[in-house]
Amino acid sequence: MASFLIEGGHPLSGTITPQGAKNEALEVICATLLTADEVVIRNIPDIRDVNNLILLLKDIGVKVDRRGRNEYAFRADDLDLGFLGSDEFVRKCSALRGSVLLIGPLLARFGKAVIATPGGDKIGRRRLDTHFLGFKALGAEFRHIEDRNVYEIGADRLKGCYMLLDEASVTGTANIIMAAVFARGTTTIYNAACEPYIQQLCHMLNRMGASISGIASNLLTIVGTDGLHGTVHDILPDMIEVGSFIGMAAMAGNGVRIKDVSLRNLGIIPEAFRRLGIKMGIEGDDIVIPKQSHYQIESFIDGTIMTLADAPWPGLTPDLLSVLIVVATQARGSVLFHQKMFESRLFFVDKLIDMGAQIILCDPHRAVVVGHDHHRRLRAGRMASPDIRAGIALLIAAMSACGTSRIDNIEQIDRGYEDIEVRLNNLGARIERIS
Ligand SMILES: CC(=O)N[C@H]1[C@@H](OP(=O)(O)OP(=O)(O)OC[C@H]2O[C@@H](n3ccc(=O)[nH]c3=O)[C@H](O)[C@@H]2O)O[C@H](CO)[C@@H](O)[C@@H]1O
Ligand SMILES: C=C(OP(=O)(O)O)C(=O)O
Repeated sequence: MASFLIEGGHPLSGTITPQGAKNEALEVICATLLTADEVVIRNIPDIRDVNNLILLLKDIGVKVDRRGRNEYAFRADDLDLGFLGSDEFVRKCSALRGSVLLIGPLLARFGKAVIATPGGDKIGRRRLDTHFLGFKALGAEFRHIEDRNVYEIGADRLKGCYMLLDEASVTGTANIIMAAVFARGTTTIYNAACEPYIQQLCHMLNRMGASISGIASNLLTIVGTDGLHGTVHDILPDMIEVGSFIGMAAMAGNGVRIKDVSLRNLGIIPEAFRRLGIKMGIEGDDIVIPKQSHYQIESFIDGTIMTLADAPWPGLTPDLLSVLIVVATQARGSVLFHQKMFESRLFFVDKLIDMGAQIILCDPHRAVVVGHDHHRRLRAGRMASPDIRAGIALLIAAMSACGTSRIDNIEQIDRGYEDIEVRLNNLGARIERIS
């Protein structure tokens, strides 16, 4: 288990460029299974979760050619589907959430897939009902194999239909879209998730010959086709990394430029930070965050304490609440955070409380932060990273704190942030990786 030692109090300044989006990468890499042609994907982040998924594709027989640090060519023309029956497959799936995204394309192209319990952040129950219901609606059948604790799923040829999803699940929607591209007839998905990750997947599939309309809305129409061909796809900047950098610059920055953020795909993320009082400038497609001596949390128009809550896109992504909480600890004013989607994502605030933050954890879903207005700095601490986003939030807290902190279990951070200590040290941070 590796750790970071962080000497707090060194202001960050300069320019940082976000990596490609993790969650989009997981989807579009799995979509390469839908054709025997070559698919080139650029701007793939060099992070643990994505690298593990690429290894999994190689195990299934996909030819993978790395053409640069962040560019790969994939060719799924001769697969070993027998690997899906191995214990090794089940073990590897349990290492990352993205493994669940193999099911849709395998089912669509080969008529069978195996569902092993996926990994990912331990942030509360993470059910797969939406995926199951979608595949079932398309005509797939499930068989539970008790001794291996997997489901085998099969279908001769999926059949398009209308479906109303029980919730706007991100990976669920991606999976159903990938299954539906080869279904007979037309599939209509209502209450579809519409994050930029999903939009990008749909654009890529259309370039490969699919017919998907309604992109960016929660009503998607997919007209089935018999085959798809190769394409070249560019992954968007990671909006969660952009948000993390805004938080970092606000807490520990002395003038930071976040370059090429793809502003129009950030939705209300910048606004959420503005509501905490963070001032930022927009220059072209860059976000510039000046030093924030004081920042004032807004109230609602009727004067009541503001709530920041997560919601399906275009609402505020749950993946940034942890960072927003850290930023609020030094604001002027109070704010209630309501994490509606996940049950165990707020428990890390205990560590911020140990560092001197004023936070009341009301219940597993809600926390009130009373900002210090920079009258009191957080103090260094020793902590372990419970999940990827709590990990980056604690790293931000440690960079702004007085003294040297230690964060253990940084493999969690490595799941989603490329070379994070190198990039932050280039801005003036003092972070050392120890193993
Ligand atoms: C690999 C990947 O892409 N992971 C992302 C994906 O996970 P993932 O696709 O696994 O998450 P889902 O969208 O399925 O659901 C996330 C959680 O929110 C709940 N839920 C979802 C929709 C809804 O309308 N109401 C509701 O309460 C679900 O029950 C679940 O507990 O989306 C999550 C929600 O944005 C993000 O945190 C993850 O980073
Ligand atoms: C929850 C996350 O990831 P995953 O779904 O891969 O666990 C995340 O990226 O914040």
